[in-house]
Order: sequence, then C-alpha cells, then structure tokens
Amino acid sequence: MRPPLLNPLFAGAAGLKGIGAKLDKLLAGFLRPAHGTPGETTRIVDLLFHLPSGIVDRRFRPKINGLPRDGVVTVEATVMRHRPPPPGNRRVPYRVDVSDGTGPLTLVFFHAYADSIRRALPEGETRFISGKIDWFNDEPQIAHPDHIVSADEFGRMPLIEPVYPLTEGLSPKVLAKAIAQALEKLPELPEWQDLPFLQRHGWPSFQQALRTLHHPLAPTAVGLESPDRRRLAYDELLANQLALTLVRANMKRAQGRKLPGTGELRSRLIKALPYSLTNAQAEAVNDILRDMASGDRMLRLLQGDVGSGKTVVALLALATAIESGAQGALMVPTEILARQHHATLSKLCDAAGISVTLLTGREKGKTRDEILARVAAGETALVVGTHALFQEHVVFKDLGLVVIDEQHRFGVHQRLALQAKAGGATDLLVMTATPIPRTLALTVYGDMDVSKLTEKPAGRLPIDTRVIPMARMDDVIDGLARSIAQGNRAYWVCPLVEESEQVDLAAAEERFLQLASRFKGQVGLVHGRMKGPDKDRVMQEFKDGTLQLLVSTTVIEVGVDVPEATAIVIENAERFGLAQLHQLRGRVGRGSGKSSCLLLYQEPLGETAKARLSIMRETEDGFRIAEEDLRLRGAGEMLGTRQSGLPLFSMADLSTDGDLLQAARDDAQLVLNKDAKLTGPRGEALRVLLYLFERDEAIRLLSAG
Ligand SMILES: Nc1ncnc2c1ncn2[C@@H]1O[C@H](COP(=O)(O)OP(=O)(O)OP(=O)(O)O)[C@@H](O)[C@H]1O
Repeated sequence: MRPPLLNPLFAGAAGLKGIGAKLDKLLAGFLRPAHGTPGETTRIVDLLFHLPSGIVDRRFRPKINGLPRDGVVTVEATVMRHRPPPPGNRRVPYRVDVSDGTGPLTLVFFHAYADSIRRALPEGETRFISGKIDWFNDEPQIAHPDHIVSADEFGRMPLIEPVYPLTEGLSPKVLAKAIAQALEKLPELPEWQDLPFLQRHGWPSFQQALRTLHHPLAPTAVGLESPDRRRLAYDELLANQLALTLVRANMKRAQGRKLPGTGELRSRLIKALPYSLTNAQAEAVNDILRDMASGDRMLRLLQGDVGSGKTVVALLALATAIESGAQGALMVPTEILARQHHATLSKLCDAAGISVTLLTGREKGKTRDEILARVAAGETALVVGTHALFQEHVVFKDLGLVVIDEQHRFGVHQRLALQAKAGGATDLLVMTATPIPRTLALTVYGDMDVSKLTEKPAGRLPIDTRVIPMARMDDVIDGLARSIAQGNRAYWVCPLVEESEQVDLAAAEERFLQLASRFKGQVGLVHGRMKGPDKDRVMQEFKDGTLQLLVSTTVIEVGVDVPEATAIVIENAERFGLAQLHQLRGRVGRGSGKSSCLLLYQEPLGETAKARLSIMRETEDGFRIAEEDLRLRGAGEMLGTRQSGLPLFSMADLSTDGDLLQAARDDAQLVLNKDAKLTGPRGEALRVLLYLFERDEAIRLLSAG
C-alpha cells in the first residue's frame, strides 16, 4: 500500500483551477506514458514531474529604438492608437501602436476579439509588453505578446519563465498555472538519499529541486547540468535500479534447477552445422551452460550485433535443456520470424533427433489441440512460437529454458509475468539484436547477466553503404538490374510513415508495380497487412530464389535471414532511426558475397538526418551506432518506448546522466546488501521513493520474498 504521505501527490489533478474533464484526459495521455504508467486521469505527480525544457528570460528591457533583430523582449510603452481591421475582413490583423518616446512599436493580433484587446490595452495608458520581436518592412512588431500587464503586475511576475514541452490543445499558460497549483500540494517527504552524498554533489532536497525547476530564478536553473535536475534524475535512476535489483534478487531466490546436459545433442548439432562457431559464440555458449548447470536460476541477456549468429547459440542452450530431460521454448516477436526460425531449426533438430514444433496464433483448431497435447505430454522437446506461447493455454510438461528473441520491446513487468507463467525454476535467456548502449542496457536489463557477440562469423565482407538522393532513383534501378542479371537477390524497403498506413501501403504497392514492370516475374511484395500464408509464400519464394527482388515495408526489419541477398535499397532513409537502419542493413552481408546498401533520401536533408546517414556510411559497428542513436534521438525514441512499456525517464536523460546511472546501480546494490527488506530508516524512505516513481511491483516483491 502506498504510504499515506504520498496521497496528495497521487490525488487527481481534476480539482485544480483550469483543469476540466477534457484537459484532464488530454494531460493524462500526454504526461503519464512518460513515467511508464499510462492511465486516463492526471495526478498531481504527473504535473510535477513534467519538467521545463527551457526558460524564457523576460528581464531584457530595451528601449524601442534599441530593439534587437530577434529574441524575447519586454517593453514599457504607452498605448497610442488602435487600428482594427476593416469590418468583415478577417485576413487583416488588428494592430495597436505603442510608443516609449524613442520610437513606435506595433502589436499585431490575428483573429482576435477586439473587445479583449481594448480591455488589455486602453489608449493613453502604459503597459509592460513582453514577447518575441519581429521586423516587418523594417518596423518592429510583436505578434500576440505573451504578456500585457500593468507596472504592478509586472513587479509581481517571475521574469524567468519555465517553458514546458506541450502537446496539441494544451496552452502554455494553462499548463504553467496547473503546475504552480500542483507545487502547492507538495508534501514534506523523508530524505531517501544519503546526506553526505547530497552534500558532496551540492544537491538540494527533492522538494527544493522541484520548486527551483518550476520557478527558476536563473536561466541556468533548468539546464541538464543544474544540480536540481541532476538530483531528480538521480532519484529516478535510483528507483529504477532498486526495482531491477529487487527483481533480480527475487528471480534468483526462486530455486533454480540444474540443467547440466550431457553434451550429446549438442555435439550432434555442432556436427550438423555447415560452419564452426566463432569464438564469441563459443564463449557465450559457455556462459550459458555454466548458468544452466548451476542451481541458480539463469537470467542472461545475449546481446549480439546483426548477423552475429545468435540463433545457433540459443539452439545449443535449448539442446542442453533437452538433454537434461526438460523442454525448451523459443519465443520471437513476429509470425515471420517464428516460421523462419522453425524452418532453420527443424533441419538441425532433425539431424540431432530433437522433436520441434511451431506454435503461433495461426495454428488453430484440431492442429492446435494436437500440438498442445504433445507439448503437455512432453513428446515435443522444443516449441518455437510467438507470444501466443505464453498467452494462451499452453501447458508444458517440464519447461526448463525459455529463450526470448528481440525482447527489448518488453519491460521488467513482462519478464515478471513470464516468470510467473514459466514457473519459478525456468531458466531465462533473452536475446536482443539491436545492440543498445550500456547505459540503456543497465536501465532495461540491469537485472540480468550479459553475454555479448561482438564478432561476426569469419569471411564476411564489409557492406558498401552509399547515400544517394531520390532524384537518382533511375541509376539505382539500373544498378539493381545489372546485379539481378548476375543472379543476385535484393531487398527494396519502403518506409512506413506514422500518419496513415493506407497511404504508406499505397506507396509500397506503387513501387512494387513499377519495379515489377521492369523485372518481370522476379519481384515480390510483403507488408504488414498481408495475410500470413501469403506473406509466407512470398518470403519462401524469395528465400529459394524464385523471386530475386523483394519489395517490403519494414516487416523485414528484424531477423529475416536470407544469406544470398546481397543488396538492400532503403527509400526515404532519412525517416528511419539509426538502430532501424542498422537492422535493415543487417539483412545483407550475411553470406560470403559482397553486399551493398543504398540509402535513398529525399532532399532537403535536415541536420540530424544528415548526421545519421553519415554515421551509417562510416561504420558497421552496431554498438557504436547505438551510442550515436542515443545521442541523436534520446532513449525513448530509440526503444520505440510508446509501445514498449519500458521505463522511460521523465527526469533523467541517459545521454548525459550515464555517470549517475552507474552510481545509482552501485548505491542500489549497497543498500539492498545491508537492508534487503528496506526496513531500516533509509530503507523506509527508499520505499517512499519507489512508490513515488511507481515501482509498486518491486515493493510487492519485498513483501513476497
Ligand atoms: N559461426 C558461424 N559461421 C558462419 N556462419 C554463421 C555462423 N553462425 C551463424 N552463421 C550464419 O549467419 C547468419 C546469421 O545468423 P543468425 O540468423 O543467427 O543471426 P542473428 O544474430 O540472429 O542476427 P539478426 O539479429 O540480424 O537476425 C545465418 O545465416 C547463420 O547460418
């Protein structure tokens, strides 16, 4: 139960002045996902945790004849003349001339109510007017001033104003007012940080930090380096790391089982492989086998760059579970991948004598019943599937190891749920194909041990990456024609842009028709809206070489493995994030042939997009690309947080607070080593912190264990 002293913070914001039902809902949708706790209503805490992204400094008060070319100014001036638009003409703005004796300044209002302008600016009176300066025919003007106030009001007004991130339908004034009211509800809270630590950093209390950020007294107060923001960032990171440490402790506490294996199936599999393992693969397998053989539960993350060969590592781990008499499951994020993995693994499993089955949402009726019966009876040793594996009534006879591929779409909550489903003793191996920067990995996978595949299989050639304007599309197609004539295979990726799937799809279809008329009978199309079996058929035809050019939306992004494909064209590459481009490019260069990647962009190219594309040209190192992605886009975007339910941070910024993250991690471990149940005085205060950042499930673990 949440401590009562936090109640004022979790009370609804709907009671505040200016927040009606509609705004309540709008704010909830806008603010709550940022803390990872979506909901329909806004709470006080949501307002308080919405930190300013900058400030407006209204202290600059030039005379009118000394106005700068741009920027925000505050002018003290007398109202000279109102110039309303001619009646009935809404296109001409309402103008008001003011003067301070040094020159004229015009205030401009579009679509405004004449009455309210007259009330705010009575002729002959003096007002303080603050807003962004503009020049029109060399005359200064301010369109829609932010403030028009009397000398009195100006004296009472904060001159450094916080600026908040906004969303459509939310006015800055309404938001600022709501936050100011929320601040008044801030209760006294115990200090959960170590005092000497706070002193060393020169950090204020939690309450003080929030007050300073929302009522900044200096322009630097809200910057990333400000002690107030850093303090709050640290609070948030500590809550995150405490929760992960608790999850880990809890998972480890569950008695694991020993799955030592015999090596028999494993050696048969290795014999059946057409290649030998890379050193990195062999090391990862060793890490995993050690974990499985021990009595502790395995919680391991296998991080591998694109094409580094994670699948075979997973298979060897699964074989070990099976040798030990248990069953294994491999869960992947999409239907296409489930089918692909099933197909690849089946061949190897047949060679080794392992019974394997596929289970996705598409297996229905009698077939499904039969599969389920065999799994329940333990006749099937290995099940490959989508999340349907755990969502529905799937009962394993004895599940020893679960491998989850591409899991970074899931968060700690999901891992906990999975653990519950899989049963206490099941070992867990998570594989991510997108390398993520260390800082980010710690906040998402801080509860897991990590193995990395940093090395690609021998003999892979570097991919020739080129950045080409769309205007040269014809040349690109000619190049493709030459390559296809030589028997090569290629992908052509059309972007899915957020607004309308239909429009995007139409674009992909149009491109398909264009290419199909040039390369008759050689082109296929796959996209997310296609029926499963149709998708499978096209993929299969591309795999076996019946089709040589595959036009697709980003459905091929993760994990599709056709080693014979040697070229990929990515249209509107400027719209993709770095991690995604890297994933897409990783579809080629998977065999021994020389591959190329053509990034087509629409001009003009923005700065960030330009930076992204040149990084792609410079490096193929996924780990380096991930660091750059984090820098350019921020953590939330990078993980596609909206769908993921991952802990997005409202206070911490992982591109600059990496140092704090490590400190928080050490601190969390130290604290829990000393006070595993958080019952000491600091422990009690830390519970408040956990509730404050809504890590309630971590607290439940405290009382469960
Ligand atoms: N040691 C190896 N030597 C040669 N080829 C290998 C080796 N290990 C795996 N491969 C091959 O490399 C390709 C990529 O392997 P896999 O599909 O497991 O990659 P991945 O790590 O899952 O990458 P992605 O995340 O991009 O899908 C496959 O065709 C696989 O057969």
